[in-house]
Amino acid sequence: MAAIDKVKVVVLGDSGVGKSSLTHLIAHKTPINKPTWTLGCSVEVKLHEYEEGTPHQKTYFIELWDVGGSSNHRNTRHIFYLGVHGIILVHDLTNRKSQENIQKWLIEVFNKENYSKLKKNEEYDAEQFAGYSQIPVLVIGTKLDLMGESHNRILKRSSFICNEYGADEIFVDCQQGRSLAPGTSSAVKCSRFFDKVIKMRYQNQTGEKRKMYVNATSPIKYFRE
Ligand SMILES: Nc1nc2c(ncn2[C@@H]2O[C@H](COP(=O)(O)OP(=O)(O)OP(=O)(O)O)[C@@H](O)[C@H]2O)c(=O)[nH]1
Ligand SMILES: [Mg+2]
Repeated sequence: MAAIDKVKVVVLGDSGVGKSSLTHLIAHKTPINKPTWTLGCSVEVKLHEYEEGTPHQKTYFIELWDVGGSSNHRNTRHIFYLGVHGIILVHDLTNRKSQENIQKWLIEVFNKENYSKLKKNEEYDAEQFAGYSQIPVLVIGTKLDLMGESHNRILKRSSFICNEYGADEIFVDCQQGRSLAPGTSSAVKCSRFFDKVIKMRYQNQTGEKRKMYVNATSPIKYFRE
C-alpha cells in the first residue's frame, strides 16, 4: 500500500483563544470536553480528501500542531515552526487584543530564527521571507456564541492579515460540532485551505511570490455592514 503524504499546519494565537478546542473540532468533528492549558505543543492528525469529487482526489494526512500560546514560551517554541506548510491564526472574537496579536504570531513564525531580535515598531517586508510568503494562512475567530447582539456586525469584519495577505477568515463556536459540519461555508473554507496547503507543498513549488507588509503595531481594519 502506498504511503500517505502529509502536510504540517501550525495553529497559533494567544493563550486561551481556543486553539486546542478548535484543533480538536477540526480533527475529530466533535467538541472537546474540558481543554487544559497546552504546555509546549500538542499534535492532532486528520485525514483530508484533496480536491474531493474531482479526478485529482487524493487522501493526505494533515498534522495540526497546536502550539501553547503562553508568552513564557516565546523563546523556545520556534522549534515547532520548522517545515511548516500552512498556518492557522486564531483569535477570540470577544477579545480584540487577541485579534491584533495575530500579526505578531505571523511575524514570529516567519522570522523563527531571530524573533528575539525583532524591534517593536519595525515594518516587515515579506520579501525578506520569500519562501514563507507562499505559505497559506487561514484566520479563525472563536467564541462566536459569546458575541451576543454584536454577532451580525462581525459578519463583515475582516482582520488586517486577511486584507494584506489574502487569507480567508471564518468565525466559529468551538463548543458546537455543527460549527464545522460538512457543507457549511466554514467547513468549505477550511477544506479549501487544506487543499491550498497541499497544492503549495506538492504541486506548485514555483508559484508566484506575493508581497506582504506587516507592521506589528498597525491597526486592524474593520468592515461593518
Ligand atoms: N464559549 C466558548 N468557549 C470556548 C470556545 N472556544 C474555546 N472556548 C473555551 O475557552 C477556554 C480556552 O480554550 P483552549 O482551547 O484551551 O485555548 P488555547 O488557545 O488552546 O489556550 P492555550 O493552550 O493556553 O494556548 C476553554 O475554557 C474553552 O472551553 C468557543 O468557541 N466558545
Ligand atoms: Mg491549548
